[in-house]
Amino acid sequence: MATTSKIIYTLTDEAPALATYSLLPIVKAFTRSSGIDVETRDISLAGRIISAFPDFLDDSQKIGAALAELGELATKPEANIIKLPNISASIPQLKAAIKELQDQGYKLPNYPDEAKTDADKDVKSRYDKIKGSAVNPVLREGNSDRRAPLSVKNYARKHPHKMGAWSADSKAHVAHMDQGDFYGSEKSALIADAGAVKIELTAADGTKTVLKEKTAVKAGEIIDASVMSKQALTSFIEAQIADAKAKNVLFSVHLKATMMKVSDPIIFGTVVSVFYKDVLTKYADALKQAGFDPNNGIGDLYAKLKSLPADTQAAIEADMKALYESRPQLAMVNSDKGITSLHVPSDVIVDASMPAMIRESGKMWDAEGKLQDAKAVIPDRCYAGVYQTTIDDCKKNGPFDPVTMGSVPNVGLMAQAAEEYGSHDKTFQIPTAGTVTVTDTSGKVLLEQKVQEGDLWRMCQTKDAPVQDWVKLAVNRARATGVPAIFWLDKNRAHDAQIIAKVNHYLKDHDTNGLDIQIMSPVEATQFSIDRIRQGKDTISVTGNVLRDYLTDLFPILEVGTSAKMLSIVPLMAGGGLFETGAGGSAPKHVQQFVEEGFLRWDSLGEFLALAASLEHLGNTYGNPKANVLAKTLDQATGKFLDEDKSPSRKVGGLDNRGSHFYLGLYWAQALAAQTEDKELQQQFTSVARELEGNEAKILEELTAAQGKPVQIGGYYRPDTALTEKAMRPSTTLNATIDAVK
Ligand SMILES: NC(=O)C1=CN([C@@H]2O[C@H](COP(=O)(O)OP(=O)(O)OC[C@H]3O[C@@H](n4cnc5c(N)ncnc54)[C@H](OP(=O)(O)O)[C@@H]3O)[C@@H](O)[C@H]2O)C=CC1
Ligand SMILES: O=C(O)CCC(=O)C(=O)O
Ligand SMILES: [Mg+2]
Repeated sequence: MATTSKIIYTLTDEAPALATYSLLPIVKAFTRSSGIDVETRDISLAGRIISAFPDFLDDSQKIGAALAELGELATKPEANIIKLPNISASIPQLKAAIKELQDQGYKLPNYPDEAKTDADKDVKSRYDKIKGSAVNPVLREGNSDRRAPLSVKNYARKHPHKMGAWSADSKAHVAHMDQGDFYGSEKSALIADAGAVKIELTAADGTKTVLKEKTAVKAGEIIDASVMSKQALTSFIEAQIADAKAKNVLFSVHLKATMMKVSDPIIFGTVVSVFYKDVLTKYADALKQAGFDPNNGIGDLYAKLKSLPADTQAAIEADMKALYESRPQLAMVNSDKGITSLHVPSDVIVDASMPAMIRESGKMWDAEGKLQDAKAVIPDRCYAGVYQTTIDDCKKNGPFDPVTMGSVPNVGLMAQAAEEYGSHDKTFQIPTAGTVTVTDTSGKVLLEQKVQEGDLWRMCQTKDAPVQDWVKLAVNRARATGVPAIFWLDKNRAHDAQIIAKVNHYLKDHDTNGLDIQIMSPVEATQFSIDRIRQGKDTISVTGNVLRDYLTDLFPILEVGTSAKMLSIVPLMAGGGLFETGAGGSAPKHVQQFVEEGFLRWDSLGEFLALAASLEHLGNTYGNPKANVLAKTLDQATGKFLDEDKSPSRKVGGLDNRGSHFYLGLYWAQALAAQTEDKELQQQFTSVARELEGNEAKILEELTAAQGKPVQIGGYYRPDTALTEKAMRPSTTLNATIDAVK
């Protein structure tokens, strides 16, 4: 019997959480005899809400703080965590989740929009910790290594996904600001000695307001501050609305209101305020009374309308209709239901939305559900150029060809909440004009910025140890692949200039002989990588945190159709492993289809890849040879799964997520039966393979019979366990075999 070793499998939200009901029993069954414990921890949005309010709940409802526990574990060498994508909740989503839990009998407090009393402030601060990207920064105690495995590239070459055509006269384009944005205002400082800094606003009349009393800093870390001018942003949006109308293209805005949970909802709210200005000004008093907040999207207006007198409601609705006539057409999220891209801040998320637009020939959906050329507004200049360069290239050279194109894997800096990722508690909307300063404990001013009322000011931190680790990871990947590694850094940005100095310094710690390592601005690096992609060549992108996020959807979506098929590893700096599944999100649309049609199109390939990497890590760190056998055979099974094209299809009648898991189990059992390295496993799984092979037709019949009708799972954010298990495991024959594996 091998030593017991532990893998933590996270329970999250939406489609990946549903898929887990079907996949996890297979994973547990296959690993049990090898002394591997697969434990679960609930880090779903609902789970995190429940665990934050024990004082409001009955004892039977309380659950522990799993996220905090895993955050702690991630800093220890024994960590081996499989992390599925989770919801990064916008306020509308957070409120919906609270409502659902209240309806299920959890006596949770409402989210206080405005907290006046101490009790309200306490509740709001607990909820605000759960909001947005609250999970990933806690677990990501390492940098990121994301790539499309060769088997996945080969699959795309054999079964290329559809790519929209491009023509030189496409009107699609990206619009960004030319001044007054974060890019233009960035200032940076290198911290000499460990200590703390204070962030303070000095108003024009000399009054001082402390924005943040104390932020710990380490020696060698980079801090930077930048400002988004409200006035510059407002004029920019006005000009873009007029330009979209003049050019007759769809107006769309692409932000990351989830991950950038403080700055981007405010930028989104500014766009909503400008686009709907006439109505919002005319009815300002009524809407204020109703509690409408533009940062929550125009959907919030429709929700709040119900609380207003019937005649006001009707007047606002009529004026909204008239406003749409005078504005450019908006890109839609769901044209059938009339949901525009300005309805909810978390519906259009730049990392996934821009690649989708580029795949669709630079088009988005109009109100009639037709594809139209779109203006993509990405206000800040730091990364907008990446997309414009890609669009220009498509206009010139046509769409990319998944059959012949190369690959752009990513090595991303993200550990210890690097860069913009960790800026939330240091992002402020400025209450009065003045100067913001960042001073050290001796009173020395490190950074200083002039600000106006309503501006967004933000400070980022990038610690030195993660930068060193990131450079090392980049060199290792370049060495392992022989592929050029490009650091995407812009010497004209104050922050990037500091990083460039560190990169040049730390590269000297490594043998880079024979490696092609270069530093280019994001725009240059995009063009360089795209030129190579078109020649079938690979190029490693080595980037900061935001580009890590953007590029690991952009290139996978173009290359292999979805970022779900990415291998996504986070070698934790303390020696453990965090194995993320895919690079994309939690696919809310998939849940809707499952509930309506009993068909789940979620592809768990990312989970298969993460599990194999996790088992391999376990085998190597605990000297458990069985884990290595399981990893190797799982890789073989995944290869066969791709060869045999057993990924879920998109429509009822085809194989769905559950059927795809059956095939993974079958191929894994066959691979275990075929190997000779471990006789016990061979013997055990020979009979499992035989049973699954023999029952293939019957199992498929049972799985198919479960499709094509609505399914009850008793909740969206917190589905009922028994109902969901029943829905996700509908084949008694498959269940009997899996549950009998001891
Ligand atoms: N690591 C994490 O925890 C991440 C979490 N998120 C969160 O996920 C939610 C949704 O984000 P969104 O930007 O819409 O991104 P998603 O990646 O969930 O959705 C975009 C589209 O990608 C396709 N897709 C993604 N994953 C899969 C998969 N496994 N199998 C098949 N298709 C897939 C689907 O296309 P189609 O429907 O056309 O099949 C889907 O509609 C948000 O709450 C966001 O914050 C987002 C990114 C990462
Ligand atoms: O943490 C989040 O909100 C999203 C993360 C994400 O999109 C990514 O890591 O690719
Ligand atoms: Mg992403």
